[in-house]
Amino acid sequence: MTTTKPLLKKFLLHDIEHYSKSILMQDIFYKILHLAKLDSNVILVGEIGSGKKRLAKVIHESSNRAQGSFQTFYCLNINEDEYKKAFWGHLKFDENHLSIKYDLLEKTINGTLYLDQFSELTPKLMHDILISYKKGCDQIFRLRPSHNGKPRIILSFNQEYYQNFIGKPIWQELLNELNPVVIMLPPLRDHKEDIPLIIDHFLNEIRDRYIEYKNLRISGNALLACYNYDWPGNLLQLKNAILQGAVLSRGETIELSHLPISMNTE
Ligand SMILES: Nc1ncnc2c1ncn2[C@@H]1O[C@H](COP(=O)(O)OP(=O)(O)OP(=O)(O)O)[C@@H](O)[C@H]1O
Repeated sequence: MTTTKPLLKKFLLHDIEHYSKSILMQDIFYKILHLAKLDSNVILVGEIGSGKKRLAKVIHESSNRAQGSFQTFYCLNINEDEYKKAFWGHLKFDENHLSIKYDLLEKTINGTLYLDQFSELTPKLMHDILISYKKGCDQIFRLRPSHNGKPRIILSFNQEYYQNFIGKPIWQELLNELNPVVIMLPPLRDHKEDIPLIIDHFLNEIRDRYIEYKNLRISGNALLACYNYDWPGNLLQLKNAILQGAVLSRGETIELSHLPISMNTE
């Protein structure tokens, strides 16, 4: 029987003894475990800081492409030149030989290309990237038939924009070109039962990294406040809050007063 245990360990990246208490997350891990081996393209939908990039890496590492490269292309605020540089072929002269190189696509042909914050792009740029991806892969195959394959594409979609895309022509184009599986990542407030486990992970990370923080703890009150808070910035915000608490507590016990003010006023 397939188990989500090793995957969850990888997701949290440390050797935990207790596993996600959330049915929602268990369901996601179960899907990911099967999806990773299928080699299909993926759209990860989630709120800011909810762990989309982390999940993309887990998919890559759990897939048959794990030995290939995982590359991230940040779509936030890119302009046309940047996207052309990344996706278009360019001439390269080496050892008296002139060839056309597609850097990003060639690097990931046996691996995974993660397009972070893809939903921030204009529909035109989305369309251009899709076309460049398709043409680039065809061209690479024509020039170097041994490079038979395509990068696995994982797109990150901000939850806020996701609803607006459905039904738009560009959404249909995405589905036609990539035939992706869509995974919805829940916000942290929908799997609060994992908060103590996740905090424990962040505390361990800090203890391991800084010797002067090796006694770092969190008080019951502070933990309760973390549990009761809604975390609009999700895991990223929680991680920053714990880091702030670690600094203000000088590596001892994180109290409620060491956590960000915004949490106390809720
Ligand atoms: N399961 C997890 N266990 C431990 N840390 C995690 C986990 N998921 C995410 N993180 C941490 O939380 C932070 C945010 O995660 P990540 O960058 O994957 O989120 P994101 O949804 O891609 O963010 P954004 O919306 O800004 O692109 C990172 O610092 C990451 O290391």
